[in-house]
Amino acid sequence: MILQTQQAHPLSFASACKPNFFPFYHHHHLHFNVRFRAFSPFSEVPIFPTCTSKARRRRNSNNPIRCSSSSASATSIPLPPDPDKQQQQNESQDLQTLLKRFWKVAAPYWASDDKVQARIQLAGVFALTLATTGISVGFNFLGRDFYNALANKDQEQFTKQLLYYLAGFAGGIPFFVLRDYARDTLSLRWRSWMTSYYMERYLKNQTFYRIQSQSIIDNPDQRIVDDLSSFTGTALSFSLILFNSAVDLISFSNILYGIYPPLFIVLLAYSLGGTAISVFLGRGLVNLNFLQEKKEADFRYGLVRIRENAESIAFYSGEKSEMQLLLQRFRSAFENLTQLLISSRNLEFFTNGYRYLIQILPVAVVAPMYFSGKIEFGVINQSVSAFNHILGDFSLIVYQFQAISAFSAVINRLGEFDDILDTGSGSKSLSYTSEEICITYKNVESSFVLESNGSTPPEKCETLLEIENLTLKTPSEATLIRNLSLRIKEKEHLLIMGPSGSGKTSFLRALAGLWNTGTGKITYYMKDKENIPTVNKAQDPQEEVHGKSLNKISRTFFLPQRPYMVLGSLRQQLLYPIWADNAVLVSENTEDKTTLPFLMKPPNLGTMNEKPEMPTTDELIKVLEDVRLSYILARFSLDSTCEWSSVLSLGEQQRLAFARLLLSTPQLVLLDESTSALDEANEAHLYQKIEAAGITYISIGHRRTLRDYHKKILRISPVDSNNNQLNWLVESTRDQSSDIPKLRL
Ligand SMILES: Nc1ncnc2c1ncn2[C@@H]1O[C@H](COP(=O)(O)OP(=O)(O)OP(=O)(O)O)[C@@H](O)[C@H]1O
Repeated sequence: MILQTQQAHPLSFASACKPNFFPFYHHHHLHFNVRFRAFSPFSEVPIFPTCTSKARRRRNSNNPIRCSSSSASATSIPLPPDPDKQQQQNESQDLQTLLKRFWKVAAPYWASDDKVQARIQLAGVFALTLATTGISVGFNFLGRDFYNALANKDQEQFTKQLLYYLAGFAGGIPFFVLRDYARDTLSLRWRSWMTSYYMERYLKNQTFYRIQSQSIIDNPDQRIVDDLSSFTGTALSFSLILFNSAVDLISFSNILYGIYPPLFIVLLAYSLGGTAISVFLGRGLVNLNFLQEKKEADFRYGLVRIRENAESIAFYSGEKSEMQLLLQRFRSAFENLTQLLISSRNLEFFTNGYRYLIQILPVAVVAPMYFSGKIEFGVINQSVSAFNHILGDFSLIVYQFQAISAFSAVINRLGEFDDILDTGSGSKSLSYTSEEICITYKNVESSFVLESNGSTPPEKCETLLEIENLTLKTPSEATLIRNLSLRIKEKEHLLIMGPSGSGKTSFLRALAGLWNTGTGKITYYMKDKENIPTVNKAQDPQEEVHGKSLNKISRTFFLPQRPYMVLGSLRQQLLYPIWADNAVLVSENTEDKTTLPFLMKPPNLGTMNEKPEMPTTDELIKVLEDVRLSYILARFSLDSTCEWSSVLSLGEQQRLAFARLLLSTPQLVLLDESTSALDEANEAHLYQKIEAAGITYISIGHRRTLRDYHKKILRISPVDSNNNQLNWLVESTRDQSSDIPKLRL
């Protein structure tokens, strides 16, 4: 529409209105982008070419399902608001907060390791922008002479001007193209850095787990993928707009003032009035854009869940209810989009009118001078062009209002995420209360001797784990275990039993440092100094390291009931997680890595100082034989890639998890019903294998046969809130003459 206007008007050759800069502008209706991108490259404002046409908002999100507000209310950290409530809060969110958030998100890159390169490139982009503005001014004068020659019917002069124009195109185009290219590469560089920076903080200290399990914010993946991309592209384009507008204003003000000073007054009144009206008409767009982001991500996540749980849904024949749920999510996105379109339409009524009027307004003002012979015909074109330039500079808000509102939503989403990541990676983790379970890692020599108790003679043994006065609570502060004290020595395998919901898995979560709600102390005695994580390593060589998360100690493993199957080859499954990065190198072309030149170094997330040597292919095959899984090699090679959680049965996946375990031989392993899908013979075989490998294990399980492979049983019963009695009991499996539990269960 605008394009037609621009082209239809003979005077508007070098005076296109401001096109849209924002790469994500109206992701929900791309035609807007196309429309704005149709301008001549000689419109003075850079157009963002790469991101605009991309179908944005491909959400492959891992959307936490928002659950009870009760858990959220029990927390002491300032949780970010629910996005639905955000709507009201955004109303009151002032510009200052937005600018602060923008600065907090944008600043780190420009002070990072890459700052020198980045700043040089930014200077280059600004220089090219300056050059393109100069070229636009040149075209403004060329346009005047061109139309003068035409009006005077001076053919010789006309041909000359035509040639000038052609030469101007040939010389000018490279500047416009290079400016866009330089800006886009800088934006890509910035995005690469930001993506690594956010991913590092997201994965550090198990922040991803806390965000997910506590439903802290929606769709973190969307924020990392889409919002960061929008942010870098738009922030860069917008700073260029501002810069460009300032230069433009200076260059064209002279021209316009030289032609007719009253035009200035008209221009000022027009642009100020226009800005005020568009702010009024578009005031709801920020919130609508914010919600649109969330709703589309929710819808996409619904589809992802169907893919992930295809078999279960098919078994249940749950298509109908899935359809309902999906439609519900889509409807929600659709309704919001409808609102968004209505608001946009209202704004467009105004902005389009505003743009149309520009075509005739300056002509109307200067025409009397032309009629009285004071100015030539070409000057009319020149004044229209200069008027448009300056008005464009003054009317940034009018032209970009929808884009600015969408950008504000992105800033809010990223600012919110950034705050959460700061809390998660800071000294205080995303914990709920001031009370926390304390985990300590101690380094001991192999000959370390602990006295079992004061009265008996010292017993020569190696303690692996000591639990003192542990009171474990759920995040919503319900007590699960009261005042537990327990010591686990090497090879003193422990079986945890208790009714469903009594807190068995939660106890393992506490041991793994994933949950720290409650009180008490957990101490790990690490045999090998090298296995203490570098991140938390104490300066004091004496030994003690305080930390929160067990998986930093790679010598301790956790095997859930449904093993985690990584995306990748069979080899990668086996080498996960210790040699996961080596496995990628083995099975992928390393040259691929160079296609991300700006990516910062992979962050140190606290792996072991030194990895054990990577197992050979023969060792991998041997370990598959050990877990009785070698027959799958007839179907798959070690390097075949599949959706492993679909092609392997649960029992096979559990055996694969044991193969991982045997390869990395940790000191201690936590097994959460990790043989539940196996027959008793296979279960016995696997327990014998890990026992023979010298691994100490703590298992959760309901089967009676499990007692044969354990030395002690920890029985947990549900907490009785009416009394303060202990709800646990430790007994030896040898004492188990009958099945009658000694504890009231
Ligand atoms: N994120 C959470 N927030 C609040 N409560 C939770 C959370 N996760 C689990 N719970 C609650 O903690 C209790 C203990 O759960 P847990 O998974 O430890 O039980 P369990 O003994 O392992 O049960 P099962 O034998 O059925 O696996 C349950 O009542 C559960 O509802």
